[in-house]
Amino acid sequence: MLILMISISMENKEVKLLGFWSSPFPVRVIWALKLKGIEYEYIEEKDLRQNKSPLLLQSNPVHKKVPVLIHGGKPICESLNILEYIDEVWSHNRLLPDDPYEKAVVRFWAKFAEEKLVESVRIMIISEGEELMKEVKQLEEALDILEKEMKDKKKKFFGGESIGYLDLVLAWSVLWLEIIGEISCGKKISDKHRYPTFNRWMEDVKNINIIKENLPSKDQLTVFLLNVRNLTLAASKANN
Ligand SMILES: N[C@@H](CCC(=O)N[C@@H](CS)C(=O)NCC(=O)O)C(=O)O
Repeated sequence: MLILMISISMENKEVKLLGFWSSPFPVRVIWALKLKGIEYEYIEEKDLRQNKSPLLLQSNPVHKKVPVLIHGGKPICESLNILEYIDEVWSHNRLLPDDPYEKAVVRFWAKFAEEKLVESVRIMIISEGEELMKEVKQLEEALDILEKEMKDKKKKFFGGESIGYLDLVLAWSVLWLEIIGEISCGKKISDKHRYPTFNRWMEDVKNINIIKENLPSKDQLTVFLLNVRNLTLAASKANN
């Protein structure tokens, strides 16, 4: 009884989310909050490069990055950690499995996707030549592994028959992967013939209203990322 009362009062506390429109990390949290129907206030960082807000610096003093979820005045950092927190506090429409083994498997794949896909894509945006080709190769090999895993699972979504934690962790790929492939090496990374299951999954994910309605515009994001790329490459050439 007491536990139920504590969890109900937690659910009702004020929720704020610090984000930045072009980042693939806060959007995971937006998707989770919307899938669970949680009311929140979104606070956009104005200048993430040169002038971070006092609220961000004070809420995430270690990494100084978005997203930060502020729940009842308490900050929670790191998007994957935030997704798990949301799933524990608002336990309806579960994102993670309850079974400890299943949960460990889901966390394994989330870590794999962060280490192999996100890291390669981060480097691809700001590299060219041999360094770029090396990352593209690593990314494609990681996608081969994901393709096989998704195919073997034979489920509509990565987490099961309905959208879950792993889908939210990976769903940035439906927009950012395509754009970053195009602006860095002029090709679509997620080739339909090499990754048929992954492509079908991307289509299913894109068809979910909460996902598609909360993605940034492809044109705006392309201009933004191209600008980041050009500025970073020009600065590194000037330093050499
Ligand atoms: N691992 C973090 C990554 C967050 C992240 O890299 N956020 C970027 C936006 S794309 C940021 O705030 N960058 C500011 C900085 O690096 O100073 C997460 O999953 O939340």
